[in-house]
Amino acid sequence: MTRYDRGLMWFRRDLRVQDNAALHHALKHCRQVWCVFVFDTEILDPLPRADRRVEFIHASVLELDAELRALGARHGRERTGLIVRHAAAREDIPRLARQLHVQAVFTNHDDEPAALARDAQVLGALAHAGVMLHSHKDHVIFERREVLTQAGQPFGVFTPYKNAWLRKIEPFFLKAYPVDKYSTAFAPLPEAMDGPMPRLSDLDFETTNLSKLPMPTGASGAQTLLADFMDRIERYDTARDFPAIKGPSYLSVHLRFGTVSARQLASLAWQMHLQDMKGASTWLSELIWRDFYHQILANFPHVVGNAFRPEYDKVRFEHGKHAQSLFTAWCEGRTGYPLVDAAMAQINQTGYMHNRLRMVVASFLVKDLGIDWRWGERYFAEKLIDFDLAANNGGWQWAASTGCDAQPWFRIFNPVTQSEKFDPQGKFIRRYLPQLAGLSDAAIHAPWKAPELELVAADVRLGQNYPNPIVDHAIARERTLERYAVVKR
Ligand SMILES: Cc1cc2nc3c(=O)[nH]c(=O)nc-3n(C[C@H](O)[C@H](O)[C@H](O)COP(=O)(O)OP(=O)(O)OC[C@H]3O[C@@H](n4cnc5c(N)ncnc54)[C@H](O)[C@@H]3O)c2cc1C
Repeated sequence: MTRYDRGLMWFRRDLRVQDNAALHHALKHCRQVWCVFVFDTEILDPLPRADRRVEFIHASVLELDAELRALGARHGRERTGLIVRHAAAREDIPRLARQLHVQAVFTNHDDEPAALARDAQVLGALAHAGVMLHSHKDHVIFERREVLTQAGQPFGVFTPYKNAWLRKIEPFFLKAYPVDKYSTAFAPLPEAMDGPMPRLSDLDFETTNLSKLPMPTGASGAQTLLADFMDRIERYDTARDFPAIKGPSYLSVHLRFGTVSARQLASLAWQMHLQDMKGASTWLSELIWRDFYHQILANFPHVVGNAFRPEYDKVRFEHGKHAQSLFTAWCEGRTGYPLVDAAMAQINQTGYMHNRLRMVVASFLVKDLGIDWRWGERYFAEKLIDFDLAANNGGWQWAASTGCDAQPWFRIFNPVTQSEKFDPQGKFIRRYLPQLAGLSDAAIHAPWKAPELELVAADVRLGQNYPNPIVDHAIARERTLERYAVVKR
């Protein structure tokens, strides 16, 4: 790569200093480097004013700034740090590049369609000013067309993709990008840009309950969660499906915003996988799912808004007022199926939902209520703190059987059996639905089947302090089989 006198590092979904591909390249190839993060008004303006993600990003950007200052100071550089802007990035990055007289802007790939469109505009504006844009792979281990079938096509099914991924992986792809040793290239902030970071209220956002949740922010938060998970990873394969226990890593939000390096995680998991640690192998598989869905989005962008397999767009979902009221009951956790309602309470109260429950509630919405998977996808996109277009779309299409999966569409989750199997003592249900706490372990999964005496003793009044089921699963199942039968014709 050419060497430049002045460069600009543009942080987006990579809010960390260590092992950051673009930052490494910027520092290595420029004599002086400034760093910027833009609170992008085009992304932020449509959001509700209280949004846990914005608060998470805000706290993480604050930590990033402190880390950049500390790193500069350790290398004898004064007033290094982050330039923080609140503007439309599309216009602001070329403007800032001109103000700083840089010859190149460095950033990491973002393959979401809106981000690609923004980056194409930035590239054009920078080129017009004679400034280069260098973009790097950072967010995943393998991206775009890096893992292909023998016929040279992108994979559409997970297991062969995973096998090819495992055949291709080697230490080279997991090596960290060093940053410290190039840190003398950090440039001092221009005085006019060295002010305090905007507060959340300056961005017109309110605080949420984020600080009360066990979801530490920033790169330090990610390392805290990782250290905790490393003590449990051995048991991941057996613990991961039970929402009442601490089974998974809870690192998804950090992967989403890049406060942790995907390479660091995959490298740890891969080394343990090579030593035959079952928990680590299962966890590595999950990280490979993440790469898989990212390459699906990159290679098949029609999945945004459409079924991955177009024949499934023939399926007609419920519509009109009744559909709306079923959907609202699902969103608000009022379906009468305790595991579904407890899961919806979890997402509404915390912005997180356990993976098993994401599958259960998604299947319930589509296959029990007959609602279009895109409605559920949109709701998750609003609520999930780890919302990621590729993983969310992939998860919803998997649950709706419209996606890239070998699962036949007639396999329909039974919400009561799922509850009995994965929350056998009803611990998770009791945590989120205290009004059902008095029911026995046997009755809590389907209160409408409980003996009247037990309901009275537990003070559960169906239709009053807890709803009756809004659908009969057996009838709904038959309707779904009919609904999906159009695909066969
Ligand atoms: C309907 C539905 C919607 C989903 N929406 C999202 C989303 O918006 N954002 C998101 O990150 N994940 C999503 N997932 C995948 C998964 O549920 C979450 O990644 C996981 O629950 C996050 O918890 P964790 O970090 O403790 O996961 P762990 O079990 O510790 O897994 C480690 C990491 O692997 C990745 N991962 C795990 N499972 C999957 C998967 N099935 N697909 C892709 N990546 C995976 C995540 O980055 C996760 O952090 C969705 C799944 C479904 C069924």
